[in-house]
Amino acid sequence: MTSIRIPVLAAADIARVTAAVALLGDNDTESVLAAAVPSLEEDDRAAVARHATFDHVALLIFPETFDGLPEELARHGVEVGAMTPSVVVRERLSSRYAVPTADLTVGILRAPVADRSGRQCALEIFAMVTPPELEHIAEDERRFGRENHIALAVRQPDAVLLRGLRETITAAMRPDGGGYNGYENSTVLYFRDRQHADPDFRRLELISSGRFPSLLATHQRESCSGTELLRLMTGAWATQAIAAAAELRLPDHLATNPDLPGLAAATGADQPSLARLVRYLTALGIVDTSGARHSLTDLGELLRSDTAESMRSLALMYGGPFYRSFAALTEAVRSGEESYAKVFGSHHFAHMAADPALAELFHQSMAASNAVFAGVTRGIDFSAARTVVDVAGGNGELLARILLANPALRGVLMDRPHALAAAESRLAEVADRVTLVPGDFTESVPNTGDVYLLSRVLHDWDDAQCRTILATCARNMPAHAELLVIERLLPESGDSGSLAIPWDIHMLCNTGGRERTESHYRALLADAGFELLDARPLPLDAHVMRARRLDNGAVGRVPEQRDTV
Ligand SMILES: C[S@@+](CC[C@H](N)C(=O)[O-])C[C@H]1O[C@@H](n2cnc3c(N)ncnc32)[C@H](O)[C@@H]1O
Repeated sequence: MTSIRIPVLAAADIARVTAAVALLGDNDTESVLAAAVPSLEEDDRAAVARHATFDHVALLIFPETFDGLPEELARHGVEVGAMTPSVVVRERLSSRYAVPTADLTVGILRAPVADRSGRQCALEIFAMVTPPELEHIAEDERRFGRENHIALAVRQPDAVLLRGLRETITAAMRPDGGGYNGYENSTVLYFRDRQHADPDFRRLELISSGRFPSLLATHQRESCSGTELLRLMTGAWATQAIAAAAELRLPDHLATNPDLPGLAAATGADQPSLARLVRYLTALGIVDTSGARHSLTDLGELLRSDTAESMRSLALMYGGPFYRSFAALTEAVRSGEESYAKVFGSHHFAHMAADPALAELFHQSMAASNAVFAGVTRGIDFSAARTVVDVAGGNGELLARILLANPALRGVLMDRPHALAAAESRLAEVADRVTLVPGDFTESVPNTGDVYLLSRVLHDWDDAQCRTILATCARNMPAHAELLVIERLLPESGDSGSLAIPWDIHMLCNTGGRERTESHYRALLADAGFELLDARPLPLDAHVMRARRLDNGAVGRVPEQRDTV
């Protein structure tokens, strides 16, 4: 008597298994990386390939029972080994469909399949026993293929290597969960690129033998988009915690008051509340806490008021006036006009001119980015120049540094009258070589320089105002003189890490100006009759752009420059 065989697998799943076998045979490590993370630099892809190898293609199928499943797969040319229980996929399905893990039976089967180079890889089949009441899971998962992935196995995993691989891949794909499978003693990290055009390469798995709990915890945390968004949405809390620490002079007092009672007395703060602030500052990496003792980290040191590199004034500006103008960002985006004027009643510079204490804080805060200036004095050779004119030079920090580094050089600092008052003390050391000139750069600039500086000025203004400032410079500069423009440059494309991107929004809110790309500056300079010669990198993502007048026939006295700063 012949029995009728009832297939354990739906035709749809058999077709998916066959497609997965074909995908395996069409690929190897290089092609998987090229397809899954095409945006990674070639060097980074090669580095990943040195440590991880194409291991398997995985899919989730939905048999009614495990009985007869290996035989059924064998009939379609897929010879699987023994089944091990799934931990990670089972838990993911449980939380995705709100079904208790106890009600889910998920196993892992592996079948050897050669990749396109003939190297043995595996087809990894997650099988979930699917009674009729769980059929909705099968339908949904077949449709969206959420558990499909392509996997790389890390050859000799250790925590440091794994951290590096994870960092590299997250530059191109988002973390997408993972877990530890105690049955197999393996850790898996998933990555996802939801927008990837090819569904076969939307998910990548990094599988390592061994257990890496802290790395896995980080990966899991970052996998939760909600957590990531919360962190971003509350960024202003960090701004305020740092500003509060600066206002309370907590970084100054910590040096002599490492414990809370002493610190509360010195800062005049409520001790339990201060304890909470200190805990947050510790989490932010500003304070180091060991038992009952607190000290400053390297970051925290920068918030002291008594150091040459102090950034305290910046903390007060970002947590004070700039914080208030940023609160009206929506309005600035709607109107295209800076919110600072709306919040404070007048433009940034007019407001500063009417409030000497605020102007002083602002000029101190500009000087807090001194690392940029150190790059200018280190990288630019002023030896062929006799006079440097710093147009809108603020409190004179840059000019002072240039004159101290070049004892034969003379300087002219030109700015609005209220700014010159603040500059006098900073320039005291070089007073015999400096002339302070009050003025308005839309009307005139001194005409006696060999080198002109426009440092962090153009980004305060819109294109029309920049053309006016540059035209005033071009009109007044001697033909041989060189113009140095110091600004952050927006990336011409991509590179979301550039500081110029957030600072562009800062300029939108606070001055009505903007950050620009190098080609944008090149065009503005050309409109005013300048040729951009080059742009050299400075610290803190800034650049110094060298320009000369287009009508300059003899460049004889333009100072030569050292190589990159
Ligand atoms: C962002 S600060 C830059 C200061 C300095 N160059 C630096 O890099 O630290 C801009 C400067 O432009 C000056 N400024 C604004 N309007 C001006 C004008 N019409 N003429 C001359 N200077 C002006 C301000 O007083 C301020 O010192």
